[in-house]
Amino acid sequence: MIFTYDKEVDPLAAFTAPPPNETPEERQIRERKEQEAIQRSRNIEAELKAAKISMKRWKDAVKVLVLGQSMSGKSTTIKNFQITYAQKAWAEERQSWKAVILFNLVHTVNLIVDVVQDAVDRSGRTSEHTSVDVAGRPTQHHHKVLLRLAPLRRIEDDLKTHLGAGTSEVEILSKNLESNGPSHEVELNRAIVQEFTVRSSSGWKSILAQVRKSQSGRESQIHQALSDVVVSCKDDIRWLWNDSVTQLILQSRSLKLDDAPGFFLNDIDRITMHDYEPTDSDIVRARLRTTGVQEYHFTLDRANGTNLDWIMYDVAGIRTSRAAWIPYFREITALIFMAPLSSFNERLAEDNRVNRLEDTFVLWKTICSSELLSHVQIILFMNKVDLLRKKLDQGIQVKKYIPEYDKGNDFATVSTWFRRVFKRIFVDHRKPGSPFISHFTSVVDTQATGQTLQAVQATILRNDIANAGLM
Ligand SMILES: Nc1nc2c(ncn2[C@@H]2O[C@H](COP(=O)(O)OP(=O)(O)OP(=O)(O)O)[C@@H](O)[C@H]2O)c(=O)[nH]1
Ligand SMILES: [Mg+2]
Repeated sequence: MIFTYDKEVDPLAAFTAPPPNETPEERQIRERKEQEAIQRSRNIEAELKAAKISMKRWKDAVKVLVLGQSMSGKSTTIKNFQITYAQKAWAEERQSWKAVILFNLVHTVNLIVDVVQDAVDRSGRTSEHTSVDVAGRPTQHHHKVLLRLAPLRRIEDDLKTHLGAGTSEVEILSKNLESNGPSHEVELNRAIVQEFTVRSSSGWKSILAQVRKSQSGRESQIHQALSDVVVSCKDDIRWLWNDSVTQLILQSRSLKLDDAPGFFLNDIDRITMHDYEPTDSDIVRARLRTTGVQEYHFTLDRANGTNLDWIMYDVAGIRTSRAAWIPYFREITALIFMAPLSSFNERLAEDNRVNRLEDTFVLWKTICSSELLSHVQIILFMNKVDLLRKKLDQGIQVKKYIPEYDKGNDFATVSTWFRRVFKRIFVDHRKPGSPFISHFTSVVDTQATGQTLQAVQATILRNDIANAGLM
């Protein structure tokens, strides 16, 4: 067929012309679709424009990477940064943390239920006694309470879904409970208690945004319903937690839940109140694991009335995710390295043959000797000193876990020795003359951490200005 082109007819107009014999209803539908398409295209244009402006603006921002093994306190440090420097965003997110805190709470309860149920199963039967058993065995009352708490399993699952993620390590716990193994399993159990988590590919900011969105409308009713179930179980939860048999069972498995991340059982009355609003302390204690690399933007108000853009990168600390850190090494101004000192008697959840503090020392050496980081300022946070102090007060001996340690077991001696080891590695592997900057921290203490972060911010800026040749 020969295609003839008639100059009088605009081919595009012919192409976009309404179909012949269009009914008024069809026309209405067509026009609505056209409008929607125009709006979509405008939105895309606006987003691209905003992204371009933002890229230009954030190109010169101070960039700080926070590194360390999983559970070292990286995300918690960034939360503190937000408390100190981005109050508005912090306040907006406050309510959304409720879902995470509720999840943490329910997870702990389910863990206790599993452990007590396991003790019941192992002993073959519950004691004949109805509520108190002199031999410390679970009683029929325990059995009833466990049954009444069964709906919390579903609530935990729903909250995980609600928080937009799959779960990890939890199944391993039940496997461990099946075996009757000795001490190494107890250690592993402890690691798992610490490792409960919601995996997220998008970081807590976007999870919270999602939670916020769902706090209106039907989703909000679902969330309220979940919360109502927990409220209805409150008395049984409190009873189970305060019960001496439960405490004995937990002790026999070396499960120290009070110090585990995301522990909220002692706050149950407050948390389940209708008008509960998470406090700063609740939020920094809430546990949500990071996967991938997350970027957090802050604009700091400075005393001279100017603003300063600041980007913090939060990364996943587990071993398998560490390769993802490397691309960030080139573009950062500073690196905060988190070393959780209290982990001296723990093992890695991802490889339970490895002592967590030894893993931190190895990681620290790798960071200090990295060529890619030779231009970067490194700041060490020796974190979780509150937990270190507690463990030493309980008489846990450092030398039992760190063979080279041959000094006293008091906090001052132990912490000074740890600092010396970090410093020695730093001096041996960094450029001569590089300043060793370190802080003892407990980043769940928001007031003290606020002060540390002010000092850190000043140090980073001073170094940045010096590097730019302005000082
Ligand atoms: N007691 C105490 N708890 C802390 C401290 N720092 C962090 N935590 C808690 O430890 C848990 C883990 O902290 P996160 O900040 O989530 O750890 P992370 O390094 O981001 O871990 P990943 O995201 O898995 O890499 C949280 O429940 C925190 O509240 C501390 O100094 N003292
Ligand atoms: Mg994290």
